[in-house]
Amino acid sequence: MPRKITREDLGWNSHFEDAFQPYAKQGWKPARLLRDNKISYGCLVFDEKDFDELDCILGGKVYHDAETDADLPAVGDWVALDVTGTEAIIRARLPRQTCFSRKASGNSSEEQVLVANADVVMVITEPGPDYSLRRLERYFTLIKRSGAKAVVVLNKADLFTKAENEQAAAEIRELNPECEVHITSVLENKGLKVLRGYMKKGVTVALIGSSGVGKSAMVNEIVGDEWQWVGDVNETTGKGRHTTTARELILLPRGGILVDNPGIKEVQMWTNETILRESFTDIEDLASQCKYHDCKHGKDAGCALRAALADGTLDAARLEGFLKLEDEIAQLKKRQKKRQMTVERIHKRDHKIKARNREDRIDIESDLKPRA
Ligand SMILES: Nc1nc2c(ncn2[C@@H]2O[C@H](COP(=O)(O)OP(=O)(O)OP(=O)(O)O)[C@@H](O)[C@H]2O)c(=O)[nH]1
Ligand SMILES: [Zn+2]
Repeated sequence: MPRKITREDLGWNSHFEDAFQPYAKQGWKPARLLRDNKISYGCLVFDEKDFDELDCILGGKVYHDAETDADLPAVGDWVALDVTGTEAIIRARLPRQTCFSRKASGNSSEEQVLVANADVVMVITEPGPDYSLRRLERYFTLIKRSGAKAVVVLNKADLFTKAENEQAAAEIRELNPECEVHITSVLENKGLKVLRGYMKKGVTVALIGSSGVGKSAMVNEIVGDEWQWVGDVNETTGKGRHTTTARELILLPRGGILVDNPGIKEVQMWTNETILRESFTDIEDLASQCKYHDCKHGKDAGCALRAALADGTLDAARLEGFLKLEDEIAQLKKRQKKRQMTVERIHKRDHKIKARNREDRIDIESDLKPRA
């Protein structure tokens, strides 16, 4: 059932149309970025009659004009693409309607965009071990800042009593009254119809959630066997049919765009680390009163933590937890790294393309530089 994809199917609207006007005059074409290969991007590009899936690279001006990483194009962005021959170069990024991001680890002032122009961010969790109101609270902060609508799905309802499911839903609604909360069981095929309701033409839904909560099972159940990667649908050019690269943006044939971005998994990691640190801010405050700023809180003289322990204002178990904090965060990072390695194996094929594009990119950048 291949059919023609329009830019509206992919989320194009009057906001982008207006912003695109100056670029249309240059002969550039609108394109939406489907994935980030670090050096190149995969995109779907449109002209009046047709669409095509292409690999494209960043134009020098866009790169140099970006003040921070967050200004650079990201998955979900609409861009103005300059297509000449086999080359496709991003000449501009259209203003975003929403921007789901987190602060990059390490450099706390740098923001990392996980997905641009998502209309809905859907958090999948369960009333069991994955359930954490504190983590949800962090997610809500990020989603609110993004401008997208927050939806929480409590999956695996079959494993819990009705009361347990409803209590969890009520707690989440209390935490964020604007959030829509749904109880589902993929196993028993319950509650999924309402989720399908979010997948409408032109609507971009980003899925986030811990490993094992049932995201893949849910996507399969919601979209069935009908979905195809966008590139598979192009019968005119036949392009993209056999590409094996991972796509982060999935176009659903009955309407709607799903983003299942590996980068989105990092947000959970970051959130957990933040929560771990936040839960010890009182002790961190106390530690700042230690005589030596590099106090190991062991035998060092003038240790404020040991003093608090001695006078009973600090609990020994909490201090132990605090001292183990860095270990715990290192553990979290190790787990994340493992997952990343799996993802990287999948992306291995991309690397050849990346290397080629890096050379291309350097060529193009030197071409763009004003000659002395
Ligand atoms: N009991 C029960 N099990 C479920 C349900 N949904 C999913 N599962 C099971 O949970 C396990 C994990 O499901 P996945 O879909 O792989 O989870 P995921 O969130 O995609 O995990 P990652 O791919 O690691 O991010 C599988 O064994 C599923 O069969 C549910 O509603 N009830
Ligand atoms: Zn100390």
